[in-house]
Amino acid sequence: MKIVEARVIVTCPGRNLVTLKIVTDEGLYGIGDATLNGRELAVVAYLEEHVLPALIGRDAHRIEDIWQYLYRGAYWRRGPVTMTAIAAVDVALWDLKAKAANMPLYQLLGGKSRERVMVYGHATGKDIEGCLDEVARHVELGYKAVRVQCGVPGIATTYGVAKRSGERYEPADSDLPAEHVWDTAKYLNYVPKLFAAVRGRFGDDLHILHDVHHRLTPIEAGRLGKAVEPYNLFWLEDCTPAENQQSFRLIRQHTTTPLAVGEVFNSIHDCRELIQEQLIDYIRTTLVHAGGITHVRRIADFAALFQVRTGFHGATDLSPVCMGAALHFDTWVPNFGIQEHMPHEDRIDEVFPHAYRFEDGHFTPGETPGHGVDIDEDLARQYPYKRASLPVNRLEDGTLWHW
Ligand SMILES: O=C(O)[C@@H](O)[C@@H](O)[C@H](O)[C@H](O)CO
Ligand SMILES: [Mg+2]
Repeated sequence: MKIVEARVIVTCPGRNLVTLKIVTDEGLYGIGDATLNGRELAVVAYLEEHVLPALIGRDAHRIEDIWQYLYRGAYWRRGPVTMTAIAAVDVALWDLKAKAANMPLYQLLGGKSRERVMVYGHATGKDIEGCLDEVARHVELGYKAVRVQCGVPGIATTYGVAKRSGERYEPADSDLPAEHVWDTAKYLNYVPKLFAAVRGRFGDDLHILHDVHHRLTPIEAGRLGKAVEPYNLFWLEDCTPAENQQSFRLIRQHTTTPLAVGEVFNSIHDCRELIQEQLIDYIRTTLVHAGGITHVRRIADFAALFQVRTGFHGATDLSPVCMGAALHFDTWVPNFGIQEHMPHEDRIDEVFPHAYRFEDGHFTPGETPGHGVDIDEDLARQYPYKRASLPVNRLEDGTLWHW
């Protein structure tokens, strides 16, 4: 099955999404997500200049060899742009192979390890009451797990909270980076009140998750983890920047609150110590940014040796193509933990028709051959790219901080 064409489709139905389509001489095609929020055209250039011309004529069935060619052959290995480009090719080839075998992708990976995939939704509010109302809406929809984020008095803009109540949260909201102001002390003093309020209204069984979004130092993260132990969180996410994997040793010394990290990782080397030393409980590294199924399967298998479970990133800046492939992976992977799901807006679902379905707090990936997601190229063309950047954060004294 020879690759005869490979092209990138950039579309912006409410937000920028980048898709790679690989077509074979047998008329089959596969698609992969190549979206890197705020750096979309960097991945497009990497693919169009350095990857796609080298794919033409290759055997689409040779997924591993193509992966090794693109990884080792790059010389300048790793990094989010390179690994997102490799991921797009990889997922498209897995989609193709499953279509050629006329089976849903999860079958090709090894079959079902579970009947359905538990997901968590995002409950946000400008204040605690607003967040509680959103939690109630998610519980009504059947969610068993909800991530809770709310505004913090004295901080104008905080992570995860839409500008106006009821609006969809989209962080890449300006041409060049918006500048937000952050105050750790105000956040640390306030956020435990949010979890107390959620437990008070919804009881002990609802899984509560929270994303710190890289903003604490290790000892502050240890302090927060200890402070929220009475609320039995499912996980505390990105509690400190994880380039220094050893910093999690300090956090682990102070708290038993489960830790999740990894949505910004793009290779197994970003999380090797975290997993091997059991410094985390969930690895969030996902298909679109970490080299696709071929590489993330290695990460998941390595994590299983240390009882670390998967908890894939699933924000709306990952396209339905990534979501579809992730749900097949989640259906197969033995050490599954949970899957993040932020619903895409209707325009995006129209551009990307898909087989996955939500029911009672869980997803099923569908039985369509491949990952079950397609792209309507005519519709995609109606939404031209528009640059959008993620914000930056500064402390009140102007120090550039982690967003
Ligand atoms: O856990 C999450 O979903 C967040 O960390 C993301 O929404 C993240 O802010 C975006 O993916 C950045 O593009
Ligand atoms: Mg996150």
